[in-house]
Amino acid sequence: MKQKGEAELVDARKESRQLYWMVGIFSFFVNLLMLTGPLYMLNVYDRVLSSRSFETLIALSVLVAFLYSIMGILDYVRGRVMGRVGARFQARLDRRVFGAVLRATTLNRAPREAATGLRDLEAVQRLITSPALMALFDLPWAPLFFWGIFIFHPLMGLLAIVGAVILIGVALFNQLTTKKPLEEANAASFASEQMGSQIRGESEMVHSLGMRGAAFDRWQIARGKSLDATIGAADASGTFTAMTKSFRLFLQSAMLGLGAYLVLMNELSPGAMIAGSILLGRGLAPIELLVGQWAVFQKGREGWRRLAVLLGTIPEDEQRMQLPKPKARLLADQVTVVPPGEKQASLRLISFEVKPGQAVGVIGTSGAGKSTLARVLTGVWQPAGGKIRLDGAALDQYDPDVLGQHIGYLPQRVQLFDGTIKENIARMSMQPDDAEVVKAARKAAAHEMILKLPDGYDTRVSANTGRLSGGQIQRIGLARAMYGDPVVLVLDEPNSNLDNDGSSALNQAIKTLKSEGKIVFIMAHRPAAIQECDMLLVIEAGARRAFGPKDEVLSEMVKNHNEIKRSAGKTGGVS
Ligand SMILES: Nc1ncnc2c1ncn2[C@@H]1O[C@H](COP(=O)(O)OP(=O)(O)OP(=O)(O)O)[C@@H](O)[C@H]1O
Repeated sequence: MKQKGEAELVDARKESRQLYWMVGIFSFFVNLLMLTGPLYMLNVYDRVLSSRSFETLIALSVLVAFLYSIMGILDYVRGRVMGRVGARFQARLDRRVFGAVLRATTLNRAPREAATGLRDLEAVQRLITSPALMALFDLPWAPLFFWGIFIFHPLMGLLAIVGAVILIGVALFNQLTTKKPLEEANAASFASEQMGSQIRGESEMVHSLGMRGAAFDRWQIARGKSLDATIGAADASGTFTAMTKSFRLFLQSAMLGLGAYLVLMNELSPGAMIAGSILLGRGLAPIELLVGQWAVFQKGREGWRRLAVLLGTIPEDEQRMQLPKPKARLLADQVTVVPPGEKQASLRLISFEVKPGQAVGVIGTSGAGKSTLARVLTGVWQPAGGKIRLDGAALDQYDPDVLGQHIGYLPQRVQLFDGTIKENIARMSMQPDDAEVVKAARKAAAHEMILKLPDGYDTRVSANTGRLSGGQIQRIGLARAMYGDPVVLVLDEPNSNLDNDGSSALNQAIKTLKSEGKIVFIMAHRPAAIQECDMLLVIEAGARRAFGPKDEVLSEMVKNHNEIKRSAGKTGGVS
């Protein structure tokens, strides 16, 4: 699984292969030009000072200024290129990861990694653009600097190698000891952010139920945990950063000391003494940078691993064949549904057939499985067993976006998106069809109501707070369900927020849909909602109790009810 996901990530990375090569070549020249400083020192000490030649000093200084500016330009360009490589990687995978995160919410066995998918992608993007990755490009050139030191004197070379080995050892130890605290800090900060956004989203309820104190307390505990974990991780990696830095400075001084000793022993020139110390600094810089940037590195690596699991577990949507617009014929065949993350089925072996122009009322007590049926009829949840067929084809044979056009859905809790009413009815399409929007609103008996709003169809609404009443939201939700002329409509408690006018408008809408040969499902508690239904499906504890023409089913239920009452009376049961 993970390998498949990893292969997808590697493919995305490969798209920028040429740019990586370019940065590699630039890095070679940048590192070569880094020799400018030590060579300048060498010449100033050993030539200029001994010959007291101003001309040489000026010529050398001009040359150095030129070389440094070239180095600066190359360094700047490679930074910009990596910025774009990171952005390209993210842009290439954004849609895919978002799709997988969304799919995961409807799957029974979704991976834990789905919760942080987009955050993980950002962490990888940040790593690609960070100085830490640039340090990796510089690392292969470190031997060049060490080789330079060896040329000056083998003893100095040995000191440089020993120092580098110790620093690499510290870096590895850093990785081992900070991995867990950094992971914990990331998880804790994610949890506290999630809690904060949930409280913000439900701010009205938090205010009205006097939950502010309790919500703040809980949030603060989560925040405190996150802070503790972050401080722990920062302490751990900070210790290594400080250790590496002071050790590197000490090494540079030790190199100077050794150089001075060799000068005194007449085995080295003063210029080589200074140049050796600078070369050492250059050679060790990438290792020091890697240790300092370890948190970014760790987050990026962890993000990569988690993304590989997510993408490996949730494969890309297959291209499905374009089926013609289906006729309104719907068949449920032995359908069993297990909600996401649950073990127990909430619908078991449900079968029924609905013909064009029929409206089906679905009734049952709370928790019987009505909303579950709505979700499986719209393809939101996949059946764990059995099939739902629309015009002969199982729902999973349709592309999910295309299926959404054929089956309109009004969920129990209508959620609008930030945007205008027109955009919401047009299901946030980038090219809303005005005529279709009005048509859908008229069918949902929402047109007049929308026109009365300050900006009509262009009135802005928002996801969390808004100027619309519950009934208005429900009617806009109904219009959204009807947008694009779907052949099946699934309405989950459509009149829960409607007044009498709204209810009769809804019944009128159902009548029109039936006359157009559409199928309508109405999950309902209130009798007014099933007034226009011809068929009735009764669900009890997830099983089909009855299905048939409404009047027959109702009279059967009344008969059963009376019998139960009678037998209870005979046995002296509770009346
Ligand atoms: N998202 C979910 N995750 C886990 N279990 C769920 C989920 N949605 C529903 N269930 C479970 O499925 C069963 C049926 O719930 P469902 O919402 O379908 O009932 P309902 O008939 O629509 O009830 P109500 O009339 O109260 O809306 C319940 O036991 C519920 O716990």
